[in-house]
Amino acid sequence: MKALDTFDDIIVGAGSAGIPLAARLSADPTRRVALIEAGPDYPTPAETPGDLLDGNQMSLVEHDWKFTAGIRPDRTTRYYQGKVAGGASAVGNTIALRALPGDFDEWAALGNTEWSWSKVLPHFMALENDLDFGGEFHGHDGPIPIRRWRPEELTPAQAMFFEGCLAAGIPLIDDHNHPSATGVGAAPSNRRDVRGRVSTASAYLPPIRSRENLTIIADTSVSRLLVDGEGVRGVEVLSGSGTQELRARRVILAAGAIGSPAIMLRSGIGPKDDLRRLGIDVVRDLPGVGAGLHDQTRTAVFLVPKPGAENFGAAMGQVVVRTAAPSTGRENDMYYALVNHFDLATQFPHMREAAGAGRVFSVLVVAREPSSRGSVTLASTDPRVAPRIDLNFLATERDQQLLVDGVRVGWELSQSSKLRDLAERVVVLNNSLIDDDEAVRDYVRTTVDPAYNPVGTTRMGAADDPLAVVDQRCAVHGVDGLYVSDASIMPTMVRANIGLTTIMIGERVAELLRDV
Ligand SMILES: Cc1cc2nc3c(=O)[nH]c(=O)nc-3n(C[C@H](O)[C@H](O)[C@H](O)COP(=O)(O)OP(=O)(O)OC[C@H]3O[C@@H](n4cnc5c(N)ncnc54)[C@H](O)[C@@H]3O)c2cc1C
Repeated sequence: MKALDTFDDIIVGAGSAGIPLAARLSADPTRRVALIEAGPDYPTPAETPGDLLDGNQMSLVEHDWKFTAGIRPDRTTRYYQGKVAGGASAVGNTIALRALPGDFDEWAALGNTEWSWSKVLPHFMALENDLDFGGEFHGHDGPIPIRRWRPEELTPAQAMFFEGCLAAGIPLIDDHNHPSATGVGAAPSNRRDVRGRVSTASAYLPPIRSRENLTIIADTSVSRLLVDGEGVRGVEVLSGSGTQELRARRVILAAGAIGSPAIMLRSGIGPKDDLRRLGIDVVRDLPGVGAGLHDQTRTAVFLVPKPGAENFGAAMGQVVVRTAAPSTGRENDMYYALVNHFDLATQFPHMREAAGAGRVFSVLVVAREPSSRGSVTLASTDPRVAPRIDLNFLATERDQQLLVDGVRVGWELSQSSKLRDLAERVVVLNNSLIDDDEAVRDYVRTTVDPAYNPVGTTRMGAADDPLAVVDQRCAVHGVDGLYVSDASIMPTMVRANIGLTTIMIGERVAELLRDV
């Protein structure tokens, strides 16, 4: 590691939010910025492994934290989180959907007025180069290219799903990232072409790697914060060469909704009783650290393809539906998508036996705003031990109903004659089971899985909100020199996959901190 150990800003985590933040802050040549990443950093496409280049598969094995999460009291699941420069954006499914204006106006109504739709829209525009749409809502100068699937690029299953949705009366959407979009249309995707994934690492870093005031420190994990009587003064890191201290005027955690609270807890910032139980000295009693973990619930109608009807090399999702749940009527709080292939070795592994097949295609069903909340807590003070993640899914009747109704909608969408004709069989579900309330509830309980959109574990809010961890400028309440900028600050869930919103957070926090 370089001897350069004093910085203006240390950013912990080169992920979806950390990289844009580092890029914007280091644009000021007088500011010395360090970007620390636990996983590897691949500077050029030639050095980047195939699993990260290929946008048609998620990278769930090679660049992953290997976390496990409790779903329900009787069931755990693998909980994927990218461990590489680019974070989740480097391993994910390339669905690049914006959240709704109303999501941000809710954040503002909770006292976070710096995050209203009118304040965040310029950052959504600044991060993108929309290859299909312009006008008052889209940008063309940003690092992340966004394109939508053309009709001729859809697999037969996707085209049939699309047709079936239109026949079912779902409105056609050209641009799912228009603020009022609701209906069915081609998914916007963070790609330049049909195959390659564009991550924050591959989009933002190439033009700025040569900046002398930016130091990227990869393969190095932050174990805890250095805190003195005045506040946070730097970080302790673990790398192949052992433990080291790096000092800074300001530390910004961008380690994600699992990583950021874990670092704070190990540093004595969190619920005091939990910290004392682990023998950690309390620096600041903040009950919201790790509390309020919120992810979206998902299940699916799984179909085993007929021989010859597989689309295993194609993109996972191409056509998506955003609509209201029957029980809420709330704009876009449900999401359906035709997934060309799930590898049951890594996704929904509990369905493998029932499927009697290694891979399936599916109508995916996602509830965007379940009410159940979970938590991230420490299992040990040892930074090498994974935190305890409890998703606490389906804890309310409301959440069960969202997926019960969702499975029935997914079933209907899977039964258009052409799509159904591609399948040898549907896994578990059939015409009589789908009408049986208790059987569908049972199906939901046994199949529910996370959508890998965790937020809310260091949530933003005013100092008088007992569970708020950061203020609306993302400064940690009562801890000088410490900020958070990643998905964990979201005060409420958004009605979209969270990737684009998290990149926007990196951009927005850079602006809020530029003159601080
Ligand atoms: C498999 C998968 C697929 C997804 N697909 C999509 C999709 O298609 N569309 C979409 O919108 N969203 C998707 N998401 C969700 C979404 O992209 C992310 O959850 C979100 O972008 C999180 O951003 P973040 O910056 O908070 O965290 P991350 O992007 O996860 O970044 C955190 C970074 O911090 C690093 N880090 C953590 N702890 C430490 C430490 N102690 N020291 C140093 N570094 C550390 C991590 O290695 C990581 O690189 C997906 C998520 C996953 C896991």
